[in-house]
Amino acid sequence: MHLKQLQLINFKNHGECQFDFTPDINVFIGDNGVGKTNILDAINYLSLCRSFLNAVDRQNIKMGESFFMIQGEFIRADKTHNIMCSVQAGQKKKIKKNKKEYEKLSDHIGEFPVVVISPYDSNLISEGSEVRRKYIDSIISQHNKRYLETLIRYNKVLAQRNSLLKRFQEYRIFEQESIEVWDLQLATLGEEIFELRNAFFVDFLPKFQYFFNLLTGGKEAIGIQYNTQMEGHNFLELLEGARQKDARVGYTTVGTHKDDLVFTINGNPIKKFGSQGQQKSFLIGLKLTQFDYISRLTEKKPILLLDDIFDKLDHNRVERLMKMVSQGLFGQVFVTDTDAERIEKVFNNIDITPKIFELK
Ligand SMILES: Nc1ncnc2c1ncn2[C@@H]1O[C@H](COP(=O)(O)OP(=O)(O)OP(=O)(O)O)[C@@H](O)[C@H]1O
Repeated sequence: MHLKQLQLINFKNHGECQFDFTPDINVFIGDNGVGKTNILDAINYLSLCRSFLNAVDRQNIKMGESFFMIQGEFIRADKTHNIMCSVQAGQKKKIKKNKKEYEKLSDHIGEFPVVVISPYDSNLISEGSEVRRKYIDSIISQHNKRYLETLIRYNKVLAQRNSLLKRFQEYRIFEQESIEVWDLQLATLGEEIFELRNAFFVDFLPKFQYFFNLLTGGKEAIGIQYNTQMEGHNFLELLEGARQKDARVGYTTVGTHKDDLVFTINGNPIKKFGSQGQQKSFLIGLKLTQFDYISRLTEKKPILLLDDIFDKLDHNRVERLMKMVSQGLFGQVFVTDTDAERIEKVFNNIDITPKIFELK
């Protein structure tokens, strides 16, 4: 699968432009602010119906204009698919495949997958555990609809239990029978989430180390430590044990919504003990593993968007990365960089000729 052509009208800083891509490596070069990232973002829109930078659609319309349109021609199994995404101020976002509008955006998501690696990934390390939990949940949900449904049901039951606890707290009461109903449901759903998250890590972590080694030359051990109150415990018993405390504080203090994921390097949290380059390598390794995971499970090679990833990586890592993504495992790749000389040197050294787009 690859994107053959892209056309933009009024998308962010771009007025009207069109690009013809190669199925292999495409590189956008230009100074800060010329709109390189915005082109990757447009590709992201065609895949996921949203920006990876700005969640408010209308703010992605070029200033002073009233709509934007992104059109792309994808080739998949020798067939051409025309995807169009448009946003008009005050109207619902439209996604069309071959001129036919989708009723639900979710029917389109996953059809033409992308994986983005960008400087914004650093919040996976710097922010709290909720961001990491959501990221891992999104990877599992992409291929496991049952996981997604269980997660949604868990969150609904959790919200119900919490509003009951809030009432207990407000009125200083406790009704054993009404909380039991929620505990039974929450326990079943939580156990399932716990088991599926564990199964995911068993499959994912060795692959993650493998990709990280390819990138770094194999000097460091990385990991994701899954800290959960549920390890070795029966969830229903945990909930029963916490009922009095929960009623006092007015929310549920135990469960998979409290799971923490700690990213580690050589056994220590990378947030505190990793250099900027190590953190960046960790995130790139993570995203490449996500790529591999999606492509194995969906049998589709996502488009890989590499935004501004060379800074803080040493020369060897940059070359290893480019070599890696230009080999058979990965498909079409888009890269952005400000430094034309660096790009020329890297690709000369690994004997690959990308298609270069210079933006002014
Ligand atoms: N809705 C909009 N209308 C007009 N311009 C916009 C809009 N949204 C963003 N921009 C502009 O797009 C530019 C940023 O583009 P982008 O992030 O793609 O640059 P870049 O080439 O990737 O830069 P860098 O090398 O700094 O990462 C900014 O100048 C910003 O003001």
